[in-house]
Amino acid sequence: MHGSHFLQIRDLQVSYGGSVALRGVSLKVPKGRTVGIIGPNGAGKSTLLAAVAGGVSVLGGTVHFDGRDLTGAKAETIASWGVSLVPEGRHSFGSMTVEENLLVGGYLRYSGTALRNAMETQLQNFPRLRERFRQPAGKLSGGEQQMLVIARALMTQPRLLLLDEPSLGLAPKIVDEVYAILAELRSSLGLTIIVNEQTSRRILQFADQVHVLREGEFRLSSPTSQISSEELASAYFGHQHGHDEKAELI
Ligand SMILES: Nc1ncnc2c1ncn2[C@@H]1O[C@H](COP(=O)(O)OP(=O)(O)OP(=O)(O)O)[C@@H](O)[C@H]1O
Repeated sequence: MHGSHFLQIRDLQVSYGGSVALRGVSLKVPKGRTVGIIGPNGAGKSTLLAAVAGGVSVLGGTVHFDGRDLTGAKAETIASWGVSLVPEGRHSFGSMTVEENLLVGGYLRYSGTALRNAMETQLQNFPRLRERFRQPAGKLSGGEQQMLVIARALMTQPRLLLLDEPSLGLAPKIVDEVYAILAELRSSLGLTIIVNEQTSRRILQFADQVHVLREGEFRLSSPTSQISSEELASAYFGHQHGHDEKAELI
């Protein structure tokens, strides 16, 4: 184990061809904590989560989780070690039903009754999915699809949940609902969470720690309780920002 940290990312570097997406990002996350990462479009947020989950290859640096070296491991292996990624864009299998989507999420880990029980747990967590159980995922509302991909990710009973912009394109009321469920699950399951968002409001309410990522580097790292909106905006924009820009961020 590296120190007492559940997740430890050291000097992580990723590039796509010649274009650098992460320029040496380090992060320590104790068990049960929630870390929020905010940053503009293209900052590298998705790349960071993908690098932890084994979805992109790493140019430099290391990722350790719960005593294991994840660096360079395959995505399926990392998933089997308790890490689950909910990618941006709510990619459910649109022509498959809610039931089938959940079964796909769990079948590598469970079969038979255990698989059904895991699904039942998710239907209790997300009652709206029970109402939609036999419908194709593609017919669900955006909020329901977001719930479905989170439920699917939870089918493997991860200990580390990586959420990529769960609020993207959803109405504020639905986002409230999604975050309320996440907050409940986090405490009942003792989940450790990293969540990306483009704006700060949800993160400041939901996370213990916030990191501002811009152009592949953390520009600010702080407990959410100690951060000022001015500091946040400066780190996020990296230049003099207008009142309107800041209002959108906060
Ligand atoms: N598959 C890819 N091939 C080439 N370049 C990529 C690829 N994925 C991301 N990039 C580039 O890497 C940088 C970081 O992208 P990334 O998607 O990680 O940012 P992000 O902060 O998640 O942005 P968004 O909010 O748009 O999701 C960007 O410059 C992006 O264009």
